[in-house]
Amino acid sequence: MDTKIADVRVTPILIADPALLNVQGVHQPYTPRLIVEVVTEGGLVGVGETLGDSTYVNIARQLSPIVRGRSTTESNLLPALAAAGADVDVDALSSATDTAGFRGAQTEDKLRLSVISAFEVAMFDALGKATGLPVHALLGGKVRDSVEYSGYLFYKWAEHPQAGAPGDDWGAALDPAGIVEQARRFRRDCGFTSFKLKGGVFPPDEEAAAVRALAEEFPGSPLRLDPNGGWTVHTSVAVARELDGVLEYLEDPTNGTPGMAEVAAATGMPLATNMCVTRVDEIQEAFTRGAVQVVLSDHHFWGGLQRTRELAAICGAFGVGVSMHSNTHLGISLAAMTQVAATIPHIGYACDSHRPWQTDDVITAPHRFTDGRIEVTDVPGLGVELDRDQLARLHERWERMPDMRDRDDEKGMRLVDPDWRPHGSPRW
Ligand SMILES: O=C([O-])C(=O)C[C@H](O)[C@@H](O)C(=O)[O-]
Ligand SMILES: [Mg+2]
Repeated sequence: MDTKIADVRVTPILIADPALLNVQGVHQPYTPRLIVEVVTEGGLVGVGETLGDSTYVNIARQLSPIVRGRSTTESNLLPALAAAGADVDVDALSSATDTAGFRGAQTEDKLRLSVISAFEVAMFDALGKATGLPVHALLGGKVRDSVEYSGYLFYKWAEHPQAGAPGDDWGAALDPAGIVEQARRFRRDCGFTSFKLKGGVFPPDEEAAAVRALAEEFPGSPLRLDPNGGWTVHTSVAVARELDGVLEYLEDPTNGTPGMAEVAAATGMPLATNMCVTRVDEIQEAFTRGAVQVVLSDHHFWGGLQRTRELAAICGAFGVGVSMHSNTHLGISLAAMTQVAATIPHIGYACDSHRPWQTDDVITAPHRFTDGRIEVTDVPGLGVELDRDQLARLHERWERMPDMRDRDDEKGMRLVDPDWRPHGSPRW
């Protein structure tokens, strides 16, 4: 079988992103992503995608020669190969919350796992092509034919503050009416029936009013609110009580397991997280203290599709729900998310995806959401084909714009508000 890896290509790119607001600031006009290709001796190409800030690119460039010569059947070796051969620039590590993904403090391990995830997905894609099997079959087979996603609502500016930044046709959304309008368009264009609002931008009572407006407009639709740890325990408890029966779950209202445990104990509101369960060694405390009821897995963070399944199994054993986190991504990652989600029986919530906000892609046939769902393909591998012209175009943009190569949501905000500072502690 054609499984030996003859070549590995890593291509950093910049993709356009609207002026979406979050607790840290505003998305840059362009977000870095990294595309990994593994090429077998017989010329099969497997693709993977992950975060593309410089630290990830540096690790991927070190890992590539180590993976060359190995087999696409050996993805379980990736963590050991990366630990032995791919150094992390420790000066680049920040103890602050990771800007590009809100997953607690950055660590060497987390950075390596994010790079490994793209190699693992690319290896599964190539292995699927070699065996004639879809990736879901390599993971044990699908238990559903389509995966449901939620409409990911953001407060946003009509345009970026940087001169010459690309525009979009969404307009501004800065109040409940704007958020409802955004959700209407998502419902019309993609058929989403669940909605998540990215909060932590305006005072909590304004964000609660937006959630209430959504509930009125879309009765019975599951709704979530995620201020990325921007609130105190006191505020979190107050909002949880106010939105009791309105929200399906409240996501990371406050930062850290002890605070989340307090909020959970004081309210009946289910709490979800992608911020306080970010590593295997954080699971036990969070689960035994009852701090979280839903974990948002993310194959980019946890080290790939196998580890996503392992995380889901642990959640299942503790009776904790599972769904999926997302930040800015393209179609390769959407295909990978869909393939793995299709294999996890107890994903009981619509998964997050930023994909509808992106106008760029590197695959020849970008996905379309129908009834809020993506079909699980049965063709060999991930079921996507790389568009080399688009890859070259987006890489050329990366070459041209060194100041966009590391995502920094605070930087954009400071163009508008020079006093804007990182929020190490809760804003409200
Ligand atoms: O669920 C989350 O916390 C996220 O989606 C984090 C993302 O990075 C999002 O907040 C963003 O990109 O602004
Ligand atoms: Mg979140």
